[in-house]
Amino acid sequence: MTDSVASPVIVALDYDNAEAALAMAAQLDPAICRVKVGKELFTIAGPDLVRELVGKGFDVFLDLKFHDIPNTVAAAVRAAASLGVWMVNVHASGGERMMRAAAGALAPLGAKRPLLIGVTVLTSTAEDELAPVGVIRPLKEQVVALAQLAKSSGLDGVVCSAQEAESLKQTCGSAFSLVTPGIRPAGSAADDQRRIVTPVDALKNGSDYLVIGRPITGAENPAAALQAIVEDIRNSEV
Ligand SMILES: O=C(O)c1cc(=O)[nH]c(=O)n1[C@@H]1O[C@H](COP(=O)(O)O)[C@@H](O)[C@H]1O
Repeated sequence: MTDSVASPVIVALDYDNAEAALAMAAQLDPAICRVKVGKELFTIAGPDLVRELVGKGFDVFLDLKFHDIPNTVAAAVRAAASLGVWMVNVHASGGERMMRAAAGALAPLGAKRPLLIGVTVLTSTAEDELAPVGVIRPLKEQVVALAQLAKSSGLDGVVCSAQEAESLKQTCGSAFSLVTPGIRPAGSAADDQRRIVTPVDALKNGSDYLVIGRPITGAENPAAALQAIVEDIRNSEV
């Protein structure tokens, strides 16, 4: 984790219009959290909104999970980088050539390049959902295999569940970033997530960044919900 933001929390701005996303961002402090723009918000609000959030001082994770032919993904991550985002992701299941092409497209940017992260197995996926899509390995093995492939293809880290973070830190090393959605404070609804972990347990397991959407954005007081999570983390001294 870099020191520029005083917590590992990335707030998912999952909204269907720019105004709602900006209203939420106005309640958040870029000194204590980062923000994520995903498919819904980007589709409706586009690059202007991303630039606006960057302009407000936020580290922005552009979560478009690119998965296409190598040439297209390389061009897409280059376009993402031109928006000034801090992190961008691709699906690791797109394979080695695709991931190498993406890493190669960002390399000329040097230290200014965004972190390039590979999605392993979505946190909404349960073990019994893999076989129907042709994956016959146990889920945990699939996550490790895709993480190792992402690492050897030149990526900076992966998206995984914090349930897999401990074994990934062992196999991929401490410098390989683990970005973990499916974070749920104790007592929160799981919603469509299947592999959930509390914020403090996720950090104990080795997560570097915690992606949190509805438990913060759906709270009556989102700033207070964020603050409570940040305090919990501080008090646990992980
Ligand atoms: O890449 C992601 O951010 C992502 C990967 C994954 O495996 N699971 C996952 O939930 N996400 C995203 O993380 C966010 C989680 O939101 P909440 O479930 O509301 O906390 C959503 O914006 C998802 O699109």
